[in-house]
Amino acid sequence: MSLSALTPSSPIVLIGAGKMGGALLTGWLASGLDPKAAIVVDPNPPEETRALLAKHGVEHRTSAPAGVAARVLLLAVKPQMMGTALPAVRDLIGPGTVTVSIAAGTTLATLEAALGGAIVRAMPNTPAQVGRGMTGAFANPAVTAEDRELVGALLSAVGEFGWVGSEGLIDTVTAVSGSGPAYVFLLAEYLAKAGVEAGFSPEQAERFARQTIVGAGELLNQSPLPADILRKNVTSPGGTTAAALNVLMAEDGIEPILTRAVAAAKQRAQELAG
Ligand SMILES: NC(=O)C1=CN([C@@H]2O[C@H](COP(=O)(O)OP(=O)(O)OC[C@H]3O[C@@H](n4cnc5c(N)ncnc54)[C@H](O)[C@@H]3O)[C@@H](O)[C@H]2O)C=CC1
Ligand SMILES: O=C(O)[C@@H]1CCC=N1
Repeated sequence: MSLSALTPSSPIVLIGAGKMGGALLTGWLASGLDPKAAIVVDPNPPEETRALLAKHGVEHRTSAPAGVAARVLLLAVKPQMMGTALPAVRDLIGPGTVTVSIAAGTTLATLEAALGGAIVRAMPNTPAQVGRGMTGAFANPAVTAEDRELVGALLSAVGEFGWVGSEGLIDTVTAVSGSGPAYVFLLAEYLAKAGVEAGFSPEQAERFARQTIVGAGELLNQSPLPADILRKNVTSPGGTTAAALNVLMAEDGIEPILTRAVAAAKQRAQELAG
């Protein structure tokens, strides 16, 4: 099923059009969503979203419109805002609505208690803004095969997408790929800082570090080889990379730190679930 299943009388209603909601809407419009088949509800969207809405003529409301039954209701507000957002969107749900929540930690049980019906929990990430996202999702039993296809088409519009086999794995998706871009950006920041320590100007360091991350990511993307082989291909025996990797791969190196970081993110996702 393609996005053409969404029409002005059977629309997608996006609740919250900030960083992630705005990125998703950008992807849907680029993938051929009829702008008249979308309604955006956000009391205070950022400037980028306002410009996107104006450019495509997408209907914008500051609160949920009356008399609309959404085909897809996509919740993209902060988990802390769910308590106020959920009762306000209940009337948008009709017999054919599938609700999709991308909020970290808000459980299917919470969503089912507030809204009922067919519900998907999904977790995208910010590279969705450039069509290179990674999204995982899990559906409750009320979600039909048609719903799955439509939700898959929506979430694939901003990058890679896959269903996971249990709701608990959504917290793992959150910890690995949802928050993961921040880990990579931190690496870029620290590589640049280390470059300054090693003699670069701040501008040079930023340029060389950024392009190294971009280039390594693109090589990983284009190469059929796994990451460990690509790493070994950089590493001459007894050479400079080996000297650096001896530090990074030491007992107190990057692996235990990353393992702790992912566990902390997963624990926080579980705490947000209450
Ligand atoms: N930023 C990220 O990397 C990711 C975020 N998420 C999830 O996406 C959700 C949104 O996060 P961001 O886009 O980063 O936040 P954001 O703060 O950029 O956007 C949230 C938007 O919701 C609007 N809003 C607040 N209350 C509302 C209400 N009652 N009705 C309608 N709109 C309302 C705000 O005006 C704002 O524009 C969160 O639940 C987060 O867990 C999921 C994956 C990645
Ligand atoms: O930091 C957060 O809670 C959200 C979820 C994944 C990325 N950002």
